[in-house]
Amino acid sequence: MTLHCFVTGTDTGVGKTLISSALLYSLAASGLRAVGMKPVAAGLEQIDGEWTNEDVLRLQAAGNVVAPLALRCPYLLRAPMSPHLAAREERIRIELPKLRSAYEALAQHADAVVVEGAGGFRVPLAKDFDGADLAQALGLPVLLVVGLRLGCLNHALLTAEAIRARGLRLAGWAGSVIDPHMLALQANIDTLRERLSAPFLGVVPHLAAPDAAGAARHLDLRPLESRLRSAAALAA
Ligand SMILES: Nc1ncnc2c1ncn2[C@@H]1O[C@H](COP(=O)(O)OP(=O)(O)OP(=O)(O)O)[C@@H](O)[C@H]1O
Ligand SMILES: C[C@H](N)[C@H](N)CCCCCC(=O)O
Ligand SMILES: [Mg+2]
Repeated sequence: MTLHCFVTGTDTGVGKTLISSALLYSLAASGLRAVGMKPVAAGLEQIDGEWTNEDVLRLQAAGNVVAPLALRCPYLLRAPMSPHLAAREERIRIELPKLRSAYEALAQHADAVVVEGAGGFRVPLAKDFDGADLAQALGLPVLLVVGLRLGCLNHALLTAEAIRARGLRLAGWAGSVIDPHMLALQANIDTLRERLSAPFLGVVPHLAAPDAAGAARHLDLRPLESRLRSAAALAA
């Protein structure tokens, strides 16, 4: 049984990598072969003398499957901007078949491939397709990460609507407190629980030193796992 999923968020910088890493950490700790994939990463940094992307590093550190970078991140782009623009600057064309075959190759070696999208659900990846098209092409259940700050209710509800409009399953949602001073935090969480009609995995509070293990302690992944198991059974 496989537990592959696509992680999207209410925006860029909302906690997708943190929560994807927590998910990978927990899946690996439970004995599964778990690997993270960042199909398109925009924004290279020099770390220990090497040009790399922080999301790609964090996902790799949280999983337990050794796989080539070309599969874990088929498109590694320099500029920290929308992928379609970063790719255009480098005269690269992001192609859906290449993303799909990298995902399929990873899925052969893992029980769980956690695919982290770029930014929010409809961020353009090329002239003719976006993140939602990618999730649809991979046919994956979606985990929505809500970055808890003022404005997130609208973003979360619109994203849930877009996911379902694509015929995709919203397998669960999790919050991450990105604004430690958010007013009425609990009432906002309650509002999302009422209106998203999807399994609630928990909220990661604002952490002084956010990391995969620390975030995982705040999440209950059982409702997600049972949704992913039933999605896999349907697909089989
Ligand atoms: N609960 C939290 N507590 C403290 N810091 C957090 C929390 N959630 C996210 N952050 C921080 O906010 C920043 C953005 O989070 P993260 O990188 O996970 O976002 P993202 O949605 O993956 O962004 P991108 O669209 O760039 O992939 C990071 O520095 C992360 O450590
Ligand atoms: C560079 C950043 N960290 C992400 N990888 C890309 C975010 C693109 C957002 C585009 C947009 O919605 O305007
Ligand atoms: Mg990220």
